[in-house]
Amino acid sequence: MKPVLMCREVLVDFAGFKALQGVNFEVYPNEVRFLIGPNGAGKTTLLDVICGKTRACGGKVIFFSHDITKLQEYKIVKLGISRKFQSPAIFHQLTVWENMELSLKQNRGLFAVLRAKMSTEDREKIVTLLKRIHLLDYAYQKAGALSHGQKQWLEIGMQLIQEPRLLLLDEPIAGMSGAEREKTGELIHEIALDCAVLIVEHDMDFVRRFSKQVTVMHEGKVLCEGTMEEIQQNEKVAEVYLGREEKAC
Ligand SMILES: Nc1ncnc2c1ncn2[C@@H]1O[C@H](COP(=O)(O)OP(=O)(O)OP(=O)(O)O)[C@@H](O)[C@H]1O
Repeated sequence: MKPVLMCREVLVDFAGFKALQGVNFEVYPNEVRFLIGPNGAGKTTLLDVICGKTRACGGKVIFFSHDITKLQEYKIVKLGISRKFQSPAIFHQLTVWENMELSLKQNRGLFAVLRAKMSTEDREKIVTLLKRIHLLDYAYQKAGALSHGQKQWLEIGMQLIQEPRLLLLDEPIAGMSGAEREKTGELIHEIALDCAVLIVEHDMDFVRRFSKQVTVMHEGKVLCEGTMEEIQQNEKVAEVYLGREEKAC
């Protein structure tokens, strides 16, 4: 199977500090891939490189057959990579529906979008996604009134409406209740039926519960990959990461 995303020897240098030191890494179609590692390992920097926010000074990032290493962020989005940051970027004064509508027609102005008539197809698309993110009953509620978890889901919905082929998530369950975490884990696997998902996550219980393949980063490199069971057996991982976590518990 051909990978959706392929990183080859990716290097990032922040004024002499080598945040990524030759990352090699692949994500496959319909995969939910977790990226874990201690603080400062380079996980966020890697997501930043993939979405074009940070420039690699060496190596290549290939998305399907496109070399996206030097592409501008908006071009990477157009090719089908969506990034959701940790804090939700939604319009609090608009309703859930309006937020979705705005994302659907991102290249048009706010008032043009809200005044324009929607096609039946677009309406159906929003309804289907709102069902999926558990927000159909909240469609006409102001986004600012949603719970923290619901705001996160809304932003995920706003990314999905653009039909990405790779969704990047940065600690999606931070600040969520137990029930919201569970629903988010299930949602991520539903999303993966249509697009690959790459998730940076610190919550090991969540990773254990919802992961298949996990990539461990350490000091700007991939330390190892495998199932959570496999990487838990890995001595290097225990030393740099899991050991510390287990001890801390
Ligand atoms: N813009 C920047 N300028 C200089 N150093 C940076 C910059 N961004 C990140 N770094 C450094 O690069 C290293 C990797 O940071 P990064 O945020 O990618 O790690 P991380 O694995 O995501 O950590 P965490 O889990 O704490 O978010 C860290 O030492 C960080 O301080």
